[in-house]
Amino acid sequence: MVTTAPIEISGYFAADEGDKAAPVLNAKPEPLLLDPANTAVIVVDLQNAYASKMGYLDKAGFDVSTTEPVIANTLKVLNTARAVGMPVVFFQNGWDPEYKEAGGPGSPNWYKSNALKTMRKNPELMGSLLAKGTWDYDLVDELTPQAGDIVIPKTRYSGFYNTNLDSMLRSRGIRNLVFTGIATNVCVESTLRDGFFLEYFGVVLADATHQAGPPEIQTASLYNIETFFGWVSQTSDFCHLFAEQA
Ligand SMILES: C/C(=C/NC(N)=O)C(=O)O
Repeated sequence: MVTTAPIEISGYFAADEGDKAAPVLNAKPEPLLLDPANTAVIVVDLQNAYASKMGYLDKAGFDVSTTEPVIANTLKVLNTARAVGMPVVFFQNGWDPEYKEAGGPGSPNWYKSNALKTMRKNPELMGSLLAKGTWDYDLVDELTPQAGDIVIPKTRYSGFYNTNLDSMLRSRGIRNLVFTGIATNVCVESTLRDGFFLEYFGVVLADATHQAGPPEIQTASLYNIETFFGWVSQTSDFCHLFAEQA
């Protein structure tokens, strides 16, 4: 038997369209209740490496010419989130300057990381891509974290792997994760997927993310998320939802 009543599941319920007081985000494949009290914004790897010309992705041959709106839209999302008291988490992806944290030939990361591959092909770049303390590793200037924001370093694609993200979120009662950042199909999707397995409700703001690869990869990743792992929405939907409270 199919029930139409809202299903309440510890901090989240599928929104009842009649409930006008609830902050319900316009999202695909269905609207999502986003209570600021149990929602966090996760900014994935908006570092020069991923978002700037002459950063790692650019040097490795990925197109970064259309990443600017990701930064502008993330800024809007952060202004809204901070105004309503939602925690903001910034991830920074990379390794120590000697790349010990990247793993050597015993790690699949050594073979699959395009940063490590690019540096092996161009030894003069060694120490400059995704190394802590470099411009490449730094967050883009526009997104300097503010007091109260949480900054978490990570060494693999998923923000849940070998980090304190889960305890940071659970100790704050967070159940819903709103994602922005780069790359949709790599670290955003990996983190959202791991969050799904840990019972977090993940929503990606599509126009505040960008893929690594051709444009159809963005479409494919958003399809995957919307269909199997979470929800997809837009920056304006998120910001308008909280405009009155912000
Ligand atoms: C390709 C890539 C993506 N990272 C990310 N932040 O999504 C990488 O780190 O090599």
